[in-house]
Amino acid sequence: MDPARRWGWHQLAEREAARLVASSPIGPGALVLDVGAGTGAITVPLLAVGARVVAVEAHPGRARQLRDRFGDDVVVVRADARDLRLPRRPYHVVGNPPFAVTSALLRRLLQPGSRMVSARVVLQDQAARRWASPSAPGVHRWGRAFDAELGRRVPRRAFRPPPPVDARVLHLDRRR
Ligand SMILES: C[S@@+](CC[C@H](N)C(=O)[O-])C[C@H]1O[C@@H](n2cnc3c(N)ncnc32)[C@H](O)[C@@H]1O
Repeated sequence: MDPARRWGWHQLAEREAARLVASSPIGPGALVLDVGAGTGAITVPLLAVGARVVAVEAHPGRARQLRDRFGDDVVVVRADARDLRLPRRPYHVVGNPPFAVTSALLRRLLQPGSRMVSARVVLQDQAARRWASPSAPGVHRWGRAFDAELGRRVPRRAFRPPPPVDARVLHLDRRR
């Protein structure tokens, strides 16, 4: 398999990354996990709104680039998003992880005891529709605590290289 496919490398355009962050309820000082941070396309607008960013990236070279690029402004964690240790205090998630990782990641974020407040995650369109539907995986466990809604469609041309399928943002918000 070519390395880009193996790592699910589809970099988000600056404008789409800014829109993704603007769709979230994050404000100054909020703790945010940028999952599958790549080289920082989403990290930049997160810092611009004053978030405290933890950039999670499994690829060793990209984790290094993130440290070089952001220095002390960002905590870079080289880890697999599927078995990430989650914060014990309230946190948000904004990310464009590889499509192959999203189901395992969402199950983890929605597990009982999670302190997640909100998530804006780019998914394969079909997967986003499934997670926002009444038959979403595990909804009988998390459905009382979180609302799941479909967000904006992200056109293939917003990624470099473009993915083979359409993408869409899934919104998850803890109920008040
Ligand atoms: C679709 S790219 C997104 C990069 C960046 N966030 C952006 O939007 O431009 C997905 C990123 O997730 C990383 N990645 C792949 N598998 C991962 C995993 N299991 N855990 C965490 N990151 C992973 C890849 O190396 C890649 O940088």
